[in-house]
Amino acid sequence: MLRIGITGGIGSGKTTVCRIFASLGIPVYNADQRAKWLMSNDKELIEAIKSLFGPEAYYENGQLNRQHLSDIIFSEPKKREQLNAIVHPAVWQDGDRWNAEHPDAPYTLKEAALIFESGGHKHLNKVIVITAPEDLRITRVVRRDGVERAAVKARIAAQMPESEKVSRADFVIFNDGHQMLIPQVLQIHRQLIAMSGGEAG
Ligand SMILES: CC(C)(COP(=O)(O)OP(=O)(O)OC[C@H]1O[C@@H](n2cnc3c(N)ncnc32)[C@H](O)[C@@H]1O)[C@@H](O)C(=O)NCCC(=O)NCCS
Ligand SMILES: Nc1ncnc2c1ncn2[C@@H]1O[C@H](COP(=O)(O)OP(=O)(O)OP(=O)(O)O)[C@@H](O)[C@H]1O
Repeated sequence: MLRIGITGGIGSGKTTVCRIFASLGIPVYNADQRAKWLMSNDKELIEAIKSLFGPEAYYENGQLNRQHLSDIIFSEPKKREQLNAIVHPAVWQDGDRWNAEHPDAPYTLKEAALIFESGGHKHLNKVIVITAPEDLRITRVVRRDGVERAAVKARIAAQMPESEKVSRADFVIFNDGHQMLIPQVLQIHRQLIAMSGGEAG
């Protein structure tokens, strides 16, 4: 079974593209979602986060205070690196366990914003990068989440430049609003099925 990563900057369209792969029967692991689940449920991780960010990192009901964490990590690079250093290994371990649950899939997809930044590509056979113009990405996220443009820009500043991701990609999907996504996904799917030794439907 092949392990494929799918990445792209904030608002590039990772989740949208993964829905298409999922509709083809491909198991998809969403690292951003799983990271937040682990940060709210894994006792060791919770303790480590509290000691880094104080008890206010969690609400009284145990929920992660995402706003508090975002305010800090997207303005203090050192704190971000410290958080990444504890969260990313836990997510990769969790992803390995998840992979083992899908032995019959021709390939699995790991959706993560930070594959190259976290070194995760070393555990993957191929990486797909989704790219879209920065202004369009910002507009899409502002519309989706009702946040300020500046908040999206702060996240972009915390990520590897999109051009560098594209240059390191095995496959690139263009999500610029002009090129259609489904044909691009189908073409990559067929190639991955062929690589895995199977046949695309
Ligand atoms: C700060 C948190 C709580 C904010 O939660 P929120 O629901 O607002 O955002 P979400 O997690 O859905 O991320 C949305 C986007 O923000 C960007 N982003 C998130 N974490 C990071 C980071 N550490 N560095 C750069 N960009 C990031 C990504 O583009 C991501 O797709 C959360 O992002 C977090 O815990 N981040 C640190 C852990 C991490 O790196 N997670 C992502 C990959 S495993
Ligand atoms: N081709 C498209 N046409 C129109 N809207 C799109 C297109 N691609 C994505 N969007 C919209 O843009 C927003 C961002 O897309 P999506 O959530 O898939 O990105 P993402 O990369 O997963 O974002 P994040 O990094 O924040 O997790 C969503 O509201 C989505 O519906």
